[in-house]
Amino acid sequence: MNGSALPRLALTAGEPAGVGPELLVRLAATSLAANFVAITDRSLLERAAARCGTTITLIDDDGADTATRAAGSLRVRHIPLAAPEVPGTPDPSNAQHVLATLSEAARGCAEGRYAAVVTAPLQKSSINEAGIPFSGHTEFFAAQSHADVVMMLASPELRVALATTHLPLHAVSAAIDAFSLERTLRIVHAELRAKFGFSEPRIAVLGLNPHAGENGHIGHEEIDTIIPVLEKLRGQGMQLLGPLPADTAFVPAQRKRYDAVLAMYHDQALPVLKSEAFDRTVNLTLGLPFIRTSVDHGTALDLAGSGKADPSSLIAAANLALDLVARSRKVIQP
Ligand SMILES: NC(=O)C1=CN([C@@H]2O[C@H](COP(=O)(O)OP(=O)(O)OC[C@H]3O[C@@H](n4cnc5c(N)ncnc54)[C@H](O)[C@@H]3O)[C@@H](O)[C@H]2O)C=CC1
Ligand SMILES: NCC(=O)COP(=O)(O)O
Repeated sequence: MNGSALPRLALTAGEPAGVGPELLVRLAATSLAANFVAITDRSLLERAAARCGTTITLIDDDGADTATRAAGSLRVRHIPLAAPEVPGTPDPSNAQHVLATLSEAARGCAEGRYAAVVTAPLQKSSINEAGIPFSGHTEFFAAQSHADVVMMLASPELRVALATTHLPLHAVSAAIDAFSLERTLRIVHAELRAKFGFSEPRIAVLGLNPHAGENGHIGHEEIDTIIPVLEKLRGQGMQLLGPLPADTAFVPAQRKRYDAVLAMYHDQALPVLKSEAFDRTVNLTLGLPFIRTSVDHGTALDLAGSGKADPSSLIAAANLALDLVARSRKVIQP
């Protein structure tokens, strides 16, 4: 790629019956300086544009670089749907199509055909109903890349990483062992440096139990697992706070003390981010060999087909991907 070429960002549309295809059209309508390549069904995008009342120029992707992109134009790597979408009603027969778009995105990033991938939301249950074990993009890309990864959601004001992702609550405690917690903290620490520019990142680690276990009176995971890992890594120079009680970790006085939070499970901290910055929060996967960002929301089946879904989180995800691509290119320049 020459220096004036726009970064080629792969976009996946996610669930065909959700808001993803419409959000891709809205993203393409911006003047963001990226060579967007939508990996999806071409006719799905045409119908999504009609639902949004927008005109879009679709160009079959030939893999070429370009120095400019007109607002409203979008390259397409066509992967056909198995069945036409019915907005609001996911069809499990399209599950293989959705997974094929993710595979192409990961493969294309690995081969250098895309600089990053930005994903729109998919319906996990529809993939499961097709008989395919699947719990999320995060786990799928990790498996495809043979990488240890960490899910992070980030707004301009708050970054939250998760020690566990899509697990039933009853399985969370057993999933947090010393080995996995140390590995997670090392990934978060390294990626806060590499992706966010914190030379000495300060990470607040939440307890698992109410009041971070209240000295062992409300649970033992803090004493048995979390505190020993924090002590070990502090001994190696990491700046780690906690374990903090999750209910008070996000009050203003505490927020001045850290650059990111490590929560023990999905719903322990994501409601904080989603309630204060639903339109500005981006989901990203730390630890992958390529850059992957995503929306913070789901398929919004209640809005699908209306053309009214807010594209802000997808636009924020594309902007973050572009920032990370620029940062990675600076690092590898001689
Ligand atoms: N990255 C991904 O692929 C994600 C996928 N999901 C999937 O989405 C499905 C539905 O999840 P829900 O919990 O219902 O959350 P949701 O985010 O789809 O919807 C929650 C509420 O937020 C609204 N909303 C969501 N996105 C919006 C947007 N762009 N503009 C305006 N309003 C918006 C919806 O209309 C609804 O009222 C789940 O079954 C899950 O599989 C959920 C989160 C992330
Ligand atoms: N709440 C975030 C979420 O469920 C997204 O998961 P993933 O599909 O990005 O792994």
